[in-house]
Amino acid sequence: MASLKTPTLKNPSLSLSSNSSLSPAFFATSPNNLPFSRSQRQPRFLIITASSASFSNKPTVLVAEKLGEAGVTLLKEFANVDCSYNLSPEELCTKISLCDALIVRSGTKVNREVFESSGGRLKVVGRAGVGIDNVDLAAATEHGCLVVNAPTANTVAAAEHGIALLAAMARNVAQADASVKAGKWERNKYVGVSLVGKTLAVLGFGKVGSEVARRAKGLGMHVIAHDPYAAADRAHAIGVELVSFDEAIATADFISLHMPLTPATSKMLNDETFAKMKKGVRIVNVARGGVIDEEALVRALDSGIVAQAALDVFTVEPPPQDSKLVQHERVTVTPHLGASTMEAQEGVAIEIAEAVVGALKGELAATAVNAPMVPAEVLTELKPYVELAEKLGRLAVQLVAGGSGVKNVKVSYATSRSPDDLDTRLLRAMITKGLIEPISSVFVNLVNADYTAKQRGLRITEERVILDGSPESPLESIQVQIANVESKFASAISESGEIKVEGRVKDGIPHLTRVGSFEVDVSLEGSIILCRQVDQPGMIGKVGSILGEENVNVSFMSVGRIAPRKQAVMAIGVDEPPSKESLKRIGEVPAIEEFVYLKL
Ligand SMILES: NC(=O)c1ccc[n+]([C@@H]2O[C@H](COP(=O)([O-])OP(=O)(O)OC[C@H]3O[C@@H](n4cnc5c(N)ncnc54)[C@H](O)[C@@H]3O)[C@@H](O)[C@H]2O)c1
Ligand SMILES: O=C(O)[C@H](O)COP(=O)(O)O
Repeated sequence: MASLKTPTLKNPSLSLSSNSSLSPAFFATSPNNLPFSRSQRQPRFLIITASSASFSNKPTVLVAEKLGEAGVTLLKEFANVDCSYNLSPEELCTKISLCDALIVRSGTKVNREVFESSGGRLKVVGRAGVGIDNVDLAAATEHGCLVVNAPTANTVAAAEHGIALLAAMARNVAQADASVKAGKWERNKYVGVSLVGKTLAVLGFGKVGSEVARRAKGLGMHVIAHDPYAAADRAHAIGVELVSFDEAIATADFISLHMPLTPATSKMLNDETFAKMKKGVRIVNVARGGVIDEEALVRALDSGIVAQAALDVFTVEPPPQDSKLVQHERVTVTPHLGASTMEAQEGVAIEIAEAVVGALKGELAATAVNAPMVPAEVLTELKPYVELAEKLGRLAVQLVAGGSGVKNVKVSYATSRSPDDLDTRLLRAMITKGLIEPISSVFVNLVNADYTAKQRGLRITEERVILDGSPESPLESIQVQIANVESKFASAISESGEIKVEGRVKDGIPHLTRVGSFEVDVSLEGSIILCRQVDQPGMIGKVGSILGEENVNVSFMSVGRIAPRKQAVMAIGVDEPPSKESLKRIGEVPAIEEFVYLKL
């Protein structure tokens, strides 16, 4: 294989998209579970959206619920911001077709109709808070729309509200307050119960649950927890024992709920489970109303199984005014205030604004809900391979002759690393993007790549070729093979009958290093002309001068050949697209037997 850098070579620069700069937007969590300050956040980045490079004008962000001022200011630095609160579902569907991003809290239903009404323009939904049960994630994924949330900034606020409700309930604060304001002085009626020494069962030992547990320990309570997915050592570290669900509800004097609302947790507390509880149990819910069967709770209150309940969240919000539960004398209610502190709202506003802006720039948010979350350091390392993967997909599919259906693609990753050290989800998604986008109008990104491939009947199999050697770089090469198709450039067909292209990263720049059975070496920038000819002197000069006459800048040239004076493939990287006339003239060079022009 011969490789020639022409004198016109420009200094190659890595450009994944026009906005591929790093962004200090990754929100980490400090040991006390408070978000780090902005300056302490770690970088995160990854190009995922096709639209990332295409905002000639500012994108538009619709903020559909009240968002902290700091977040709005941040958004305005990058986007046109439309703050329209209290939209009806119909108004939301009408507006959404003009928006690239939507920011909501828990009060807006972002259902399938919203995604369908967006006409493909909506690229990111930002949930300024934790719970994403108001967003149809399946519909978002199918529409290639990234959903991000702000999972840490309101944790402490929610935990504090849980503790506030716990204490207020135990001491009848709300009822006594109403009584005094009504002119009464009922000291005997509002005798409460003490917290110290009582058993609190925390159901859902995640961010909020563990903060509630920590605070309840400080109040002298005995804290147990149930969470099928929590690590026992994390619980032990704060003196909490993880127990089964049945044990938790049977032994608790107080139960505090902190799990997400999912099909599995819906109505977890129901007639059957109330029946297993200690008589006189007290329940706090700052998670989601739907985790309790509210009618069953009324029955449990009336029968005395549940002595009191304190609820911040309801199945339907706001609940109907005549709700028996809300009106119940032994129930304390607040209007979904868990996250509503000045500090938490400022925090979620900044957290979500940064995540949404990052996503609009084509970066992958660390808080992505419907896309793989890959640690920042892994993203940094994989960045050039991500670009290589997409470009190999683009090249491979452009080599397919019209009429051949692309159905089976095999991707081989050659690596010296152990399989556990290489996360190929990003690479597979970008190969899928490269394969699908040049031949369809579908927009593919990390969110919808697997879904889109499946929809199109495209089967992508992956294999790892484990190499000896130093595992310094994550990958040696990536090879993409398309089976059972004809090629418009016959030399791209390997001995085993597939279209085959292979590439590597050299000095941070993706290179095409193999086409069919021919080794080449051309950096994957601009576009590429592949020619097959009989190896002979003067070929590079002939093609180079046709392009030079038209002022087309050649960035790289290389020739791969079977043997001297035998068949050879010449790969020419060009910065500008050559005219049809120049391509025709290249095809007419007598020694050139076939050629193809490929856009990257
Ligand atoms: N009231 C509010 O304003 C407010 C504020 C913040 C969070 N929240 C809600 O609080 C809940 C917890 O938030 P978080 O930030 O701690 O989330 P998180 O994801 O950190 O924790 C949720 C925990 O629930 C656990 N879980 C899942 N299924 C479970 C099950 N069947 N039984 C027991 N545990 C289960 C998970 O393993 C996880 O540890 C969410 O529902 C969130 O929407 C409400
Ligand atoms: O899930 C959450 O973050 C809380 O329920 C807060 O919801 P809110 O943003 O509507 O207050």
